[in-house]
Amino acid sequence: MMPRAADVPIIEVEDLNVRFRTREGLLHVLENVSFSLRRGETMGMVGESGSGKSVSAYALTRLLPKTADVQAGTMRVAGLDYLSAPKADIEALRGKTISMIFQNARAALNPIRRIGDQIADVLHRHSGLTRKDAREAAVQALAEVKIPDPAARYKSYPFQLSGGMCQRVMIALALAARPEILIADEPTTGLDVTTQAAIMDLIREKAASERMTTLLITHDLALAADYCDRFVVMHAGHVVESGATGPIFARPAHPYTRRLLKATPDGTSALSDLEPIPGNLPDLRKATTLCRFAARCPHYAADICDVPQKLRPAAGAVWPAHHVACARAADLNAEAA
Ligand SMILES: Nc1ncnc2c1ncn2[C@@H]1O[C@H](COP(=O)(O)OP(=O)(O)OP(=O)(O)O)[C@@H](O)[C@H]1O
Repeated sequence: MMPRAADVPIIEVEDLNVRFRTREGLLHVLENVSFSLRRGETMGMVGESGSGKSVSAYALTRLLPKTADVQAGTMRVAGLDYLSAPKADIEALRGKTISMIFQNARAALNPIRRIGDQIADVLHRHSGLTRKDAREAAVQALAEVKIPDPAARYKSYPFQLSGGMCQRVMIALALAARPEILIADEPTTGLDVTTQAAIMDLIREKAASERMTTLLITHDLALAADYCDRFVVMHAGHVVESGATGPIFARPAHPYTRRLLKATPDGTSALSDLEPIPGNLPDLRKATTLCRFAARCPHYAADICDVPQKLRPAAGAVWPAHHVACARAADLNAEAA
């Protein structure tokens, strides 16, 4: 039976490997990373700093530097096969089909063009609005991201705005192209809580009204829980767990996810309730299919753990798509039951 169009993933990544050539040698930054998103879905990608979230996003937008060596079993975005498509076709997806909100907003904006004109350019190009209508729509777009006095702010240059304001302008810019896919890399970092909620609600509204697919990259599990249907947990370039948000929060299967949850404030927790994750990310110079969390894991057992780790259905999973890459997950699940 042919799959229904709604079931065909708009992003399909299997066994993505990214290595960087550096003076210290090869860094194996992503190893056999697999994930997929269906149209209209919002998926979170969470993990500590350095776990490979941004590199995954850059691989999807083909924005990795020349020092990156990218290999994949499958990499298909919006119907385009990255492994065989001409580079120009992949680059043409950017801005139109895929938009990205970067962590460093100020650097991503054109420093010598008024912010309103930057948004109007995108609207004129992608929505076919006349120049005059595009200018009006740009003011509206600035209002949507809660820029005060948007008509006056239209004329500002990036250097005249605070970091938080630049962040909001970039969000307006990313949404103006009405992309099919939005990759939001820490989109609300540096924003106050109220603006953060307004921005996330705006992204959610666009996702719902335009069936925009959203990949939300964040350190913030609480944010991912509020806005994502599913998420993948990354640790040191490996996907260690993936599944629907509710089941993962209710029954995290990987020791790393458990630690991450314990390190996440939930609104009622005091600072002293939070447990930092011991140890650091491992040295990425060594390629491995073994568990990269082993040295930090309180449940490590050499005879069981020192085997190649693959994502498998989580034991006792209430949701079939809940997967975990941990040889001890079944024992831990039994202990917890
Ligand atoms: N151009 C590069 N050359 C060498 N190493 C790189 C390069 N870009 C990223 N890395 C390394 O890749 C690893 C993953 O980085 P990445 O930025 O994807 O992490 P992240 O999970 O997004 O972290 P953060 O949340 O801090 O942005 C890190 O060890 C980083 O130092």
